[in-house]
Amino acid sequence: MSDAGTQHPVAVIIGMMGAGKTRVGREVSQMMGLPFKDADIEIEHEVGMTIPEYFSQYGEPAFRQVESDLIRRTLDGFGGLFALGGGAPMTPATQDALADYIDGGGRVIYLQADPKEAMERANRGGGRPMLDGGDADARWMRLYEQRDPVFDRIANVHVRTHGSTPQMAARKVMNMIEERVVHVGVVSADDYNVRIGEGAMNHLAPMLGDKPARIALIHTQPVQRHSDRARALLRQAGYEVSDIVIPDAEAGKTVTVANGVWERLGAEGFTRSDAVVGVGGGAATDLAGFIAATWMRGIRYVNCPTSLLAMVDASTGGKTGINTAAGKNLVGSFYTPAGVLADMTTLASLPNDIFIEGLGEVAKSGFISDTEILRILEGHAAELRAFDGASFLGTPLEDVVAELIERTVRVKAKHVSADLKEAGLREFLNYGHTMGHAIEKMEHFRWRHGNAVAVGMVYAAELACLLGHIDRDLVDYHRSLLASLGLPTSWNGGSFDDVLAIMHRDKKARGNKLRFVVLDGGPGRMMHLDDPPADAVEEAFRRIQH
Ligand SMILES: NC(=O)c1ccc[n+]([C@@H]2O[C@H](COP(=O)([O-])OP(=O)(O)OC[C@H]3O[C@@H](n4cnc5c(N)ncnc54)[C@H](O)[C@@H]3O)[C@@H](O)[C@H]2O)c1
Ligand SMILES: O=C(O)C(=O)C[C@@H](O)[C@H](O)[C@H](O)COP(=O)(O)O
Repeated sequence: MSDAGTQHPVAVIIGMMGAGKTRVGREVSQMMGLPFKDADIEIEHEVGMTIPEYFSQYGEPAFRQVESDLIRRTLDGFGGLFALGGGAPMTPATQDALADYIDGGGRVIYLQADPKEAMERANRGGGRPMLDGGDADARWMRLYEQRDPVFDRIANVHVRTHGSTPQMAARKVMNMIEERVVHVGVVSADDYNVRIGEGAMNHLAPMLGDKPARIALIHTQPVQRHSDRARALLRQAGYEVSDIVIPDAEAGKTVTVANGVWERLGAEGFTRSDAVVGVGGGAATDLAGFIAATWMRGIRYVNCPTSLLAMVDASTGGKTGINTAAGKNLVGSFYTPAGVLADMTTLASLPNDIFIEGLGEVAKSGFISDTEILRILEGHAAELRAFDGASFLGTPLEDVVAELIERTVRVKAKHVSADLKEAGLREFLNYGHTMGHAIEKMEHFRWRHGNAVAVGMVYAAELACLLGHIDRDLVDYHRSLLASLGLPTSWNGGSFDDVLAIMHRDKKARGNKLRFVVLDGGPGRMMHLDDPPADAVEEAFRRIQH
């Protein structure tokens, strides 16, 4: 929040009469151990009479004035959960107050109940002056038609509660409150948010907006259950969904696969206003982004990463692309997503080895920028290494992983925001990748990307040490930290000459000169290393072979 010392609500709940704002709000406050206030109850205390009595004595305009004054005060002095009366957000003064609250980091949650259920509940409760005077259902429906578009616009979090018990709805709201959000501001492209948390995928429809009619849902088979959820959310929101299954992992990042998807989009009439959603690991989100970047020269896309590596790295930053016979990611485009939804529940099905691989890119961000990441990895290495998706959700390890994801995405956002097209600063995100990509290519992509990057970082550290940029202790620290996480630190799969030829095709190379990024003095201090001496390049290679 903007002003230090002043308390602000953790969340404000808005919604139609009968949506369950008070019931769900109380449940959430109990689950989170936070105080709860209901604006209508507070008003009744303040004016010393019931709301129907106040309405009949003073009329609606006077009531709305009392209401908006109370809301403004509560937004600037109460640190719990705050539910507003059904009509409150229609008052311009309250809309302004809510906009200020959101600007300061607040969450306005629109609780979207099934209209039929909400209407029934509203009628059952009684004491609702806005429904007095005739057919209550028709009045409710008229109000809904006026209010729904306004609520939809002013809320920054949308929670659909159709078919949910109050407890289920409360859990959804709690997940949204606990969500972490990283804003990626890019000078030459639209800003977007990376949302991290259980239930992040629920933002899919609001993130896509109302322009697309058709959505190409691109995913791999191992994440079918997560793409099924995305499809259900998209269909509920009224989109026409084309389910496009691509080959798994690197086999999906080819021009043949891309061509197959382009043919589907053509046959199914995808236009410029339609959109792509990528669900899966980094390979799937790279391919989905590439399709979005190239179809009609660029359509909207949202990534829903499901592997740790895709959450912390691949899904954000707009590097989209495919592999070719010449090497890894050699064809592609910088094309930013409309948003990224890192839904932590998807990690429940992630195999241990793929989780560990993702830690390679997490450690990279620690080495290049945020040393707190290194401390967290050191402190939790044994638990992280033992990651078991089936028992992961709801454990203290989930908070540790969420913290690592947020920190790593922040590192990525910092580099990408300043240098989208990789003129210099962004290259630091490529730490360990010059050798890493060569290993992947030499291994015909059977080595996982994060594992190859781990070895590549040891290589870069050895090279920096040989040239006097870092001391031996830091090289040893690379090995010990990465090994403690279960990551490889050596590679023996090919000749130096073959690796060197591949490193010359790395995108950082200039002409026939190699270009690496290395540490200079310690973690967080990066430099470019242009055209290093050939004997050091070879000696560092020898040192990663055992
Ligand atoms: N664009 C970028 O900035 C960027 C950054 C880093 C990496 N990458 C790319 O990302 C790729 C590596 O990503 P990756 O490590 O996610 O590998 P991947 O995409 O190959 O996924 C690994 C495996 O895990 C499966 N999987 C993913 N999520 C799952 C889940 N929740 N449950 C069960 N199975 C699941 C996948 O289907 C696949 O079989 C590489 O192609 C790399 O080049 C891109
Ligand atoms: O976002 C970046 O920039 C990166 O370099 C992130 C890397 O971790 C990632 O593996 C990326 O795909 C590498 O890109 P490339 O340009 O070296 O192919």
